[in-house]
Amino acid sequence: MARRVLIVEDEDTLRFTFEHFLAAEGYAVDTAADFAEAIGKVESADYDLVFTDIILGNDNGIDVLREVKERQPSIPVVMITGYPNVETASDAVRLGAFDYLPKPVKRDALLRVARMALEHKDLMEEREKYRTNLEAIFQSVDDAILTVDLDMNVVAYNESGKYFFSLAAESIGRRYVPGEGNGAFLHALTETLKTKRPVETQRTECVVGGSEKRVVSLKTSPLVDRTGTFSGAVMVVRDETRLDDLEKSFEGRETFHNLVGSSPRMKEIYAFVESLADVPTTVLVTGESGTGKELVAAALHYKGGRSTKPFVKVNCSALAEPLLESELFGHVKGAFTGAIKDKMGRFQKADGGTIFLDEIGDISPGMQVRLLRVLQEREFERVGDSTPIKVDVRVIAATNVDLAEKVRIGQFREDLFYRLKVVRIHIPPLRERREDIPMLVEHFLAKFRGKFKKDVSAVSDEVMKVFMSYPWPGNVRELEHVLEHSCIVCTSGLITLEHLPSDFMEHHEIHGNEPATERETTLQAIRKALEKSGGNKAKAARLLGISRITLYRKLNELKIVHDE
Ligand SMILES: Nc1ncnc2c1ncn2[C@@H]1O[C@H](COP(=O)(O)OP(=O)(O)OP(=O)(O)O)[C@@H](O)[C@H]1O
Repeated sequence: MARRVLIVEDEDTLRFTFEHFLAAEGYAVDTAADFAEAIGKVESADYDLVFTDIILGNDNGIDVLREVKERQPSIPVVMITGYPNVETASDAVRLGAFDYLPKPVKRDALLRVARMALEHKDLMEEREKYRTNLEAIFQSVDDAILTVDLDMNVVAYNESGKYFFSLAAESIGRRYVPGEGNGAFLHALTETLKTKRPVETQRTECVVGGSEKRVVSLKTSPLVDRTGTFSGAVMVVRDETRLDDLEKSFEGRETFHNLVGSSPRMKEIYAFVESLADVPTTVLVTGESGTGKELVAAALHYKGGRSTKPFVKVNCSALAEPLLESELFGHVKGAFTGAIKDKMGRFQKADGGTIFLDEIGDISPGMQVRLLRVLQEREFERVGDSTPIKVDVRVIAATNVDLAEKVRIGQFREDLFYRLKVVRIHIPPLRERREDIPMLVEHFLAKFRGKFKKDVSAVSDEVMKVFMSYPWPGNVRELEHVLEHSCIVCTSGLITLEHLPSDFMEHHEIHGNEPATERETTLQAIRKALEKSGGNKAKAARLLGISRITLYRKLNELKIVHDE
C-alpha cells in the first residue's frame, strides 16, 4: 500500500511541486495550505510522514509539529525552511522533528529525506512492537521478576514482582530493601552483583504482603549487554507453594496412576505431574530407557481434564521421515505413490486430547521444522494438501538422549528444543532410587501371578540383595523382564537365585552383595549395552540414553577397550 504523505505549505507553487515530486515516486500525497487545514487532515487520516514549512503565512510550522507529535508521536515530521530560519529549524529538531530541508528544496533531497524518514518510522515501530511484546511477556509471567542496578537500586519489576517484593511505583530508582523474612532475596542479589554469577536457591520460605508465607525457588542472573558491560542483576522468583503442598500430600504415597515407587524423587514427580495435569503446556519427559517416561506421559493425560479424549502415542524413531510425516499429519489421496485414500494423521486423531511423541530426539531436520510450526501455531497441513487444519492438542515429548548436546552439535534445532522443554520432567534411573525396588518387585509379582496363574509370592533375601546392587541399565523395564523370566521358571512360591537370568548371576558372582560403586555401575551398564548392540557404539549410546560423544568420553575415562 502506498505510504501517505501530508505537505503543509502556504506557497502554491512549492506545494504543487512537492506534491508532484512525491506522487511521481508512488506516495499517496495530501496537501494543506495552513495550520487549521493541516490539523484537520491529520485528525481525519493516518499519515506516515508530514512535511511542513516553518513559515505558513500567519501560522507557524512549529505549531504543526507540536500538534502532530502530540496526536501521533510516531509520525516523522520534516521541517522546510528558508536560510534565515535555519536556527529555528534546528530548534524544531530538538522539539522532535525528524530533520529539516533548507530551501530551495531539490527533488533528490526531498525524496531522500522522505525515504529515510519512513525507514526510521518503520524501524521505530518495529522496535516499539518488540518492546511492547517483551513488556507483555514480562508483565504476564507468573514468576516475580525484579531487576536492580549495580548499587542495588530498583530498575524494573513486573506485576507479580510488585506483590512479591512489596514494591510501589516510587521504588524505581531507590535501593531495594527486602521485607522481613526475605533475606534470601537480598543474599542472592548481593552475591550475583559481587561475583557476576547466577545464584539459584531451591524451595526456600519467604514472606509476601507482610505476613503470607510462601515456598519459592529463586534465581538471580547478571545483566550483561551485548558489549559485555555488566549493569546489574535480575531476580526471578517462582512460587512453588502449591507444589510443595502437593508433595507433602504425597508423603505416604507409594503409587500414582500406574507408577509405583515411594522414593522422594518419585514423589516429587507425582506432585509435579498432578500440578501440571490441567495446564496445557508442552512437557518434555527425559530419562534413560525403561524409566517410565510413557507412564508419566499417560499420567499427565489421564489425571487432567483431557482424560476422556484420546491419548495418542507416536514412536518417532520407528518411522522414516516420509512415513512419519504422513503418520503425524495425515495425507490426501494421491499425495504420493501408495496413497490410495485420504488418511487422518495422529495429530488430528489426538484433537482435544494429548499426543505423546516418544523418542523425539531422533526426528529429521525437516520434521523438526514442521513440528515447530505445529507447536507455535497449532496448525498443520496434510501431505499433498495446502488447507491448514487447526487442532487443540497437548504435546508431550520424551527422549532418552541428551537433547541439549544434540542442539550443541547441530543435530537438533534450538528453537524446537526450547519450545519442547517449556516444562521438563526428569525421571532418574532406577539405580539412583533403589528404595523403589522392593515395591516394584511386589507390583510386578502381583502382575505376573495374575498373568501366569502362578502363586509366586516373593523373592528370596539373596535375590533382593542382588537386585539392590545390580546397576539396572535397562531400568524398570529390565526389572519387569527379569521378574517375568523368573516367574516363568519358578516352580515354587519363592523366587531364588537359580531362577534369575544369567546376567544377574554373573554380576552377583563378580561383585557379591556389595552395592556397586558409581564406576562399577557405569562400567557394567556400558559393557552390557555394548554387548546388546553387538559392539555398535551408536546403538549402545542410544540404549544407554546418552549421546555417542558422551559414550566415547566415558569409554576413555573408564579405560574400556572395545573394538568396533
Ligand atoms: N514407576 C513405575 N512403576 C511401574 N511400572 C513402571 C514404572 N516405570 C516403568 N514401568 C514399567 O516399565 C516398562 C517401561 O516403561 P516405559 O515404557 O514407560 O519407559 P520409557 O522410559 O518410556 O522407555 P523407552 O525410553 O524405552 O521408551 C513398562 O512396562 C512400564 O509399565
